[in-house]
Amino acid sequence: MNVVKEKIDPMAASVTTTDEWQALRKHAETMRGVHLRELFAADRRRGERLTGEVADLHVDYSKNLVTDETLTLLTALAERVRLTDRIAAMFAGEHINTTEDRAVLHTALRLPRDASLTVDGQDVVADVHRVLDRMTAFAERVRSGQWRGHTGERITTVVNIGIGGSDLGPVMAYEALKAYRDGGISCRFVSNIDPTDIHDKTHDLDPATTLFVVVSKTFSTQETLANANQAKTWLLSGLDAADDAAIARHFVAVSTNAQRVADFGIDPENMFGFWDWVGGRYSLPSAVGLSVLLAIGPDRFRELLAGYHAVDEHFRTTPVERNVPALMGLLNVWYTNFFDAQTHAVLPYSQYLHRFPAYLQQLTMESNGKSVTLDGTAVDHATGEIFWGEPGTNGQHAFYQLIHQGTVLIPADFIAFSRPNHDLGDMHDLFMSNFFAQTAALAFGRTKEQVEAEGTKPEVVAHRVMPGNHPTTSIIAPKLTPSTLGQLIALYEHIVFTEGAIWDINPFDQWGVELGKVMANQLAPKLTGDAPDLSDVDSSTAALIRRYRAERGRA
Ligand SMILES: O=P(O)(O)OC[C@H]1O[C@](O)(CO)[C@@H](O)[C@@H]1O
Repeated sequence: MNVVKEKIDPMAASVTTTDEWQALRKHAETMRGVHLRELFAADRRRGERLTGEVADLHVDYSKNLVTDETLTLLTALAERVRLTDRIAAMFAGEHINTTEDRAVLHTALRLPRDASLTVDGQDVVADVHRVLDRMTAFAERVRSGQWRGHTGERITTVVNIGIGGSDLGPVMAYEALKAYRDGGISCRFVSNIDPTDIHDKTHDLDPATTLFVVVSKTFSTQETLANANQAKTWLLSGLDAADDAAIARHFVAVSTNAQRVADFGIDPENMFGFWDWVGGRYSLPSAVGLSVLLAIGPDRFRELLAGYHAVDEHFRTTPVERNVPALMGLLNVWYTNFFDAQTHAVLPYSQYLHRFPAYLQQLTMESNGKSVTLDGTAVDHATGEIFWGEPGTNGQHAFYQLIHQGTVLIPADFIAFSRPNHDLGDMHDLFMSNFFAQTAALAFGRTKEQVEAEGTKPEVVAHRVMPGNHPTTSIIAPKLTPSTLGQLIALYEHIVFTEGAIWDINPFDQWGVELGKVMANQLAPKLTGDAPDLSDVDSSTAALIRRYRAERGRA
């Protein structure tokens, strides 16, 4: 028997056939008629009781459609799928990414130097810290001005070229930690193969003071290689240089593939490595975070890693009934599988977190957008929700109407910080009053009687009734810092893990993105060549290509 498989995939039949799932189904029927108003009226301490603490994060679950019984039943489901064993298998470096036969060890990226972990015969902690030390030394040289460009000028702008996990993590963290930037380095991020992206991000830069960080786990991604080639042309023509020495001063790479980096023309000396056990969407705490480290400095970057680690330890060691990421993951399962919720909103009350929902979209949807279980059987239950969101208060003036009065159930996470990064009079208090008001309005709404008592015209009463009973989870941290950012990211990583464990799917592969990449490569020559053969292309796509070619003046 395969021990790893047995440990992480103990389900003989679908999870939906277990007594625990059936008990939840039955319980959900009784919960459908219950309103949050009643739950709060019946338990005056609910708002203090149904809460959790993880590192610096205070998490309030009380405005969810749950009772103590719900949480007990969800915890029993987690035990049935042996969530704790699956967590242990991940942290130990077992090959839980079964379809790629790989360990899943992003948690090792934030282990302290004195920890120990040997995986597949390799001292992982030593490897991680060797790369971190190289990143630190490099960043210190760039930030101090010791590292100069080809013409002897100081680097002032870093352009990160990458896509997916090689972009979303760095750009999200750079934006989130803007208040911690020092050392005179600003960053830009190029991801899209749409040429407007690299044009827009470079046209006003001076090549002499620009450093490109090309980030690609595989170093074979079409978008990243096209952008990096374009950057090379831009740099060499801007510097009026033609030699590799100019490339060596203005290009560094982050990758797991040294050979491809060398083939591209970047000196492997200027490459920062990571490992196949780090998934792209989990890679920010690896060398993929280099541009963030350049902007905020090594000490702040290590604070980010320590924040992640604090939540990792909580997830690894805390029993499910007090394990915050596990409980949040179970709540998501509750809504997805027993209330048919299809989406989940993440609403940060922090302008600096404006890219956090986009980051979470890859983390959650590339991980749990799966429809077969670990053994390849089609699932008979819903999996990954659509994650989406925008910072408050902007979202309030756009889509909150639908959450308040629409017909679909949208569980939402509200994230806020007690202390602002910039204290400007009473603005933060005004801002936070919206955070507190929205979750209360969503939970309790406004009854017909209340609306009538306000003297509302009878014909408008129905329009102004607020049904309430919309579930939210509030997450409050003292302040947005590198550490609390790391904590938040790890929290969501482990929520994703928990959901994947219940659904018995593999959150660590992403085969679904491959077909489109292959087809783009097949179609590319048909856009440019002379009179291409379109007979092997479906009629819709062929007609669209003909139209495109005509508009580009091609026969
Ligand atoms: O870092 P790479 O290898 O360029 O890949 C970029 C992204 O592409 C994907 O493979 C999906 O297309 C992501 O999982 C990954 O983060």
